[in-house]
Amino acid sequence: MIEVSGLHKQFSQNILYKDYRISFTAPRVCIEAPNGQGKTTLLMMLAGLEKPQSGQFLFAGKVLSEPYKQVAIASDRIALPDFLTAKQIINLTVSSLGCNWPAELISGFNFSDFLATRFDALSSGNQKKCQLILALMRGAPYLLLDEPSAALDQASIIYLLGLLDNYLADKAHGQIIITCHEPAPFIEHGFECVPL
Ligand SMILES: Nc1ncnc2c1ncn2[C@@H]1O[C@H](COP(=O)(O)OP(=O)(O)OP(=O)(O)O)[C@@H](O)[C@H]1O
Repeated sequence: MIEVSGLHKQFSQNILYKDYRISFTAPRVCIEAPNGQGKTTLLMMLAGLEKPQSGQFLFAGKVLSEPYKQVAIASDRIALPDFLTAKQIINLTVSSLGCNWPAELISGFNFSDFLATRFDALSSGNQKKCQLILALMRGAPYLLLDEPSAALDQASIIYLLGLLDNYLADKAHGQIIITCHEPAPFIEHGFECVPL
């Protein structure tokens, strides 16, 4: 379970969270809220990639000292070195985090033909696939996916839903949190919708 308490986050005069608290209790959660409310920013803070002005994040009751080891995130907000090819970017994760080459994910997302393409030359759907592969390949207990189905083709959405069905099978305290403006397929696959 992920719990947020005493959260204050603002960008300049734009206050997104003020003494905010929320507990995500379901194993698979879909955050639903209007554009600009702060969903992506919340995921970025949970992953330790954005700093709040104040607040505490508990994962199964503990503060993570090195969130990047246990939290994997896929989001358009994360800038990738887009002058590298997809293969080079995936290899960076393989070598820096000691993951296996994600052959199954690459084939499941039909991504093999795009490995040699520079990230900035990939279509938006293929950029999304690359981001998802980079997060999923880590097998982290906490998986945060920002708009995972946006721009994906139907076959890839079905493949992703199947992956998420089984993702937590070997992760006792794990949790998946996604944001999504079209949650119906995720709800059908057991996600609980939570407003912010
Ligand atoms: N680095 C930043 N600097 C300044 N403002 C920012 C920054 N990042 C986000 N914001 C602002 O914070 C607000 C919340 O943005 P965020 O992307 O978290 O919302 P969201 O709920 O994910 O929106 P959407 O549904 O459109 O994706 C927006 O007004 C955005 O402009």
